[in-house]
Amino acid sequence: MENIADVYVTDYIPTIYTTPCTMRYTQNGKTMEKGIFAERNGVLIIVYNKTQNVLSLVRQFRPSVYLSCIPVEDRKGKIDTVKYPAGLGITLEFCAGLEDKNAPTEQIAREEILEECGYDVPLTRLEKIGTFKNLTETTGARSTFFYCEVTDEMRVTKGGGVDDEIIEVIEMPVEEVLNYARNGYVNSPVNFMYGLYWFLCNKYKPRNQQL
Ligand SMILES: Nc1ncnc2c1ncn2[C@@H]1O[C@H](COP(=O)(O)OP(=O)(O)O[C@H]2O[C@H](CO)[C@@H](O)[C@H](O)[C@H]2O)[C@@H](O)[C@H]1O
Repeated sequence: MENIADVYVTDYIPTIYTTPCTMRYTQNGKTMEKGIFAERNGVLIIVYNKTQNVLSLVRQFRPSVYLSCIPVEDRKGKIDTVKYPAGLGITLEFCAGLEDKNAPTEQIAREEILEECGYDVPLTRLEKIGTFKNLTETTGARSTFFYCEVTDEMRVTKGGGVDDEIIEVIEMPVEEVLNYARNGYVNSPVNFMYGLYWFLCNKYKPRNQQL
């Protein structure tokens, strides 16, 4: 995963995943102009293996996180991957995916758990937490959060994603996740912190009562 090479940043090339545009409007008679980077909606699942007392997390290289670590003056031409190693862009996240098919969010969540974490779970195991907005200024897309408790018996593959995805599954003891999250600098999205604290407040029963 750390083997990143030949990195270049180009002008935006349209994809099916992101749509940049500008919205112009008047509010209280004042003309406004705002840049929007429309994204697809998605799902996020907090996967807790109660047999092992671990959270099933995914580690992956995120280009946008990597780019944010590189000063603008160093973004021209080939990026110096010695000066800016891949680790800067490797995040720890909950299992998540885009709503890329016309199916109920529960079904999409179930498939993401199987593809990324390797657990085959019945739909009845999925507990819907709620639907929230991602970044409100730039994307406005929504994420639907689920909680899913799994056991060792439900594991059918190693996980790690499908097609060209490079994803590492990390099954981390809850106390370790909490220590990671308590660092001042956490290479995880805000939705990770929300999911973790939702889990601690609503589901987790510490075995030694010492969180
Ligand atoms: N901008 C992009 N450009 C090119 N290819 C792209 C792309 N975004 C996704 N893809 C590709 O689409 C495929 C499927 O992605 P996934 O559904 O697994 O979503 P991902 O885990 O990236 O999280 C996604 O969905 C979750 C849940 O909404 C969000 O939290 C997270 O930010 C979001 O990336 C992958 O092969 C991925 O590389």
